[in-house]
Amino acid sequence: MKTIPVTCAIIQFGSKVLAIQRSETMKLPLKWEFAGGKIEPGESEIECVKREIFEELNIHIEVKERLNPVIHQYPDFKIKLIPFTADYVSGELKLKEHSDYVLANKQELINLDWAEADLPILKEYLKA
Ligand SMILES: Nc1nc2c([nH]c(=O)n2[C@@H]2O[C@H](COP(=O)(O)OP(=O)(O)OP(=O)(O)O)[C@@H](O)[C@H]2O)c(=O)[nH]1
Repeated sequence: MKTIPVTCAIIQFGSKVLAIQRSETMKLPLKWEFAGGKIEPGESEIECVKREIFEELNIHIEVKERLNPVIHQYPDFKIKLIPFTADYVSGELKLKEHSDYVLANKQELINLDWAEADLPILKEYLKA
């Protein structure tokens, strides 16, 4: 099965982190994730993550650090999820596709119902 490359951003708003919830009609309905999406042909990872964040959230970010990618097999597709830490820079946050968001501290992040591929990423981020 083809592995789909996907970037995502752990966006820091001061001491809080943005998590977003997938809508009922998306794949992995109502799961929480970090904003991001599929890499388009010819696009770099960083170009992708910045573009997706603007498209999904209407905000600009500064990308900081690349964390370890996670390869995860869901029942019907397989992704390589490439995470970056980032800082919020500008823009009014507006959800374009997702159903909800939280700006959460570490304990609140742990308690969300995450997409499975995000769990190792969350663990690595919280260890730092
Ligand atoms: N953006 C993002 N996608 C994630 C994360 N974790 C995770 O498993 N995914 C999965 O990676 C896939 C690609 O993301 P996407 O945001 O471009 O997907 P999409 O909803 O447009 O997909 P679709 O329109 O093909 O259903 C989705 O199926 C999504 O479920 C994450 O933290 N961020």
